[in-house]
Amino acid sequence: MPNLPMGIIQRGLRSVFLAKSTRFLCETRWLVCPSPYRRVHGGRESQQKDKFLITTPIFYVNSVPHLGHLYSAVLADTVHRWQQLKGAGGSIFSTGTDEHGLKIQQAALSHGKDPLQFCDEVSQHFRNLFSKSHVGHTDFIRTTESRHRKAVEHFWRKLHSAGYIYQGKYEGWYSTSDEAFVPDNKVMDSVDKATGKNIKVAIETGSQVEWMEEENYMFRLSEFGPRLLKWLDSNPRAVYPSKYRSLVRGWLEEGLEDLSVSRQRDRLPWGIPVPDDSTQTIYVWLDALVNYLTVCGYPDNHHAHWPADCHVVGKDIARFHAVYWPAFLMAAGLDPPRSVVTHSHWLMESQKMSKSKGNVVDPFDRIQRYSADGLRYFLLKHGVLETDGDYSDEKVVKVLNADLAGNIGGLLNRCLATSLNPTQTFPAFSADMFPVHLGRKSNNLATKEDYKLLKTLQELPGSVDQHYENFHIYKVLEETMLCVKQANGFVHRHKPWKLSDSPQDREWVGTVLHVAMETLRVSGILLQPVMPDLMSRLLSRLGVEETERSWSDAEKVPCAEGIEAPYVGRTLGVDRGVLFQRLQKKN
Ligand SMILES: Nc1ncnc2c1ncn2[C@@H]1O[C@H](COP(=O)(O)OP(=O)(O)OP(=O)(O)O)[C@@H](O)[C@H]1O
Repeated sequence: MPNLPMGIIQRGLRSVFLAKSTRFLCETRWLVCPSPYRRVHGGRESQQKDKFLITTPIFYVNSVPHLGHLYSAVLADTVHRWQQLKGAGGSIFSTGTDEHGLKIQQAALSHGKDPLQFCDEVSQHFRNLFSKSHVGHTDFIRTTESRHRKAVEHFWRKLHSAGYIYQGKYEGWYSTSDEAFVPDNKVMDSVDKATGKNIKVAIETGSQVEWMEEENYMFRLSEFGPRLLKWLDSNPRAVYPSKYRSLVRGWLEEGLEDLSVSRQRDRLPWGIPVPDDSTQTIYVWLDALVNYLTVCGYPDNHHAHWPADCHVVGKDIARFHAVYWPAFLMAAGLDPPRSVVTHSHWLMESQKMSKSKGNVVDPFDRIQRYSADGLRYFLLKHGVLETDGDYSDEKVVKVLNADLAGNIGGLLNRCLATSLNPTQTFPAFSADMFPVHLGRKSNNLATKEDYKLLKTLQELPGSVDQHYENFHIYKVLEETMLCVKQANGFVHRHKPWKLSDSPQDREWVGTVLHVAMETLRVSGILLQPVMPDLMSRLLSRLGVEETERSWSDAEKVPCAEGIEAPYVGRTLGVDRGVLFQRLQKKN
């Protein structure tokens, strides 16, 4: 047996007992396997975890959402939908808003609003955006909710009673913009462009830092280096992809300093007070990170979902999720997350798209232009975890016209043209004309290339599955589009519109259309996680019932096995509209 970590072996064994519909949960899959709750890395609880938990960051409400926020949410949503498609039930997919801290307090003040009223309004924008863009979260958490305050207070008491929090004095640099403490060696001199004054900025983010001296509570982060390294090294997906894993490893090797985890309440009243010390407010990041426990029902009822299987985060907050958070959890006697999936940034003219810079793209406007699923498609086709991506409207138009209007839409139009498919039914496949094996029968009209198409189609779910699991959604899309292109080539090769009305020709036309529609059916099922609405319309148009859209349905291509498909002869869906309207170049 390969040298697998214990959890993976346990998952493999457990899978034997899982129902057939959840067979995918077995073997060495890192992401989706419910596994017995394990005592690892400082976790001291011993109950069973059997439900999946995937999260986005909770978004800071100092301003309305932009395209970068939507990307994190769409990425996590797509992976969650993929799991649901494969039969995983009872999972939590959470997102929400981070509403405490100095930045919010200042933003509310500058709008002349009470902080909670300000948070209510901005939080609602995030909710609206997610609802418009088909982000199917199962929970939307706000850090101003009472269930969250209860979880944070309990968590704080756990850290305190375990001896990981002590009273001390924090002296050092603080960036309000990042809500982060910045070590001396991560600060450099700069000049404020607006005033010409000399200032200090954080090297990593470029945001201004100020010297702070306060009586605070400190967390013994410096004790956690070896345990964090063990967590990182014993789980290849602890921080994913490897580019960010190496980054985190570097931070750990540099050594960790204790972390201030409270602020004086007279300076920061907008936050959760430290339990039993009303002169201090809990540090906004400690407060915010606990949201992942709150959504699981912590402190009463979190065992079914904890540890989190996957936190999807931007690289700007990797340190908080891959260093502070696992250390806090270990200190509280809980297991660290199984995976922190880290993605790069969307840029505007080579600069990070960000609220503070004001160079943001409005996602509401782009949904109106391109549709929610169009925008999702673009973000996932051009978003790669390891590298930043430049956003441009020109690119969006080009990609959507080529892939959705042209490739998929074009094939669908061909299959549904009344001249070729006058009965508007799912056509029969002739096993005589396209037998399972090439050249076995004299009236075989299929070519070597045609067999390649069927092979690609049969293999598509397997390889796409691997890409979803690796968060390589762009590969899911590339491979599926290639298969659809192959099917377009197949139709073009046989030119059914040139065939006669003889029974034999009609049988062959039906067979060609059947194979093309099978390609659309399988592709449509596999792309549901990316474009839930558009693919639902495509499948309905093909006459595929709601109950025939699961992952296992895509794994069956009856004609390739010489079996008659149950949907042959079925009347097609009534919606005759264009699947995806070609976009004008100048938007
Ligand atoms: N440009 C971006 N590209 C991809 N994801 C982003 C981008 N900006 C923000 N995000 C996502 O939102 C999360 C939180 O971002 P945050 O609220 O700090 O946005 P921001 O625009 O960078 O804000 P600020 O400018 O105030 O720092 C990030 O970790 C990431 O998940």
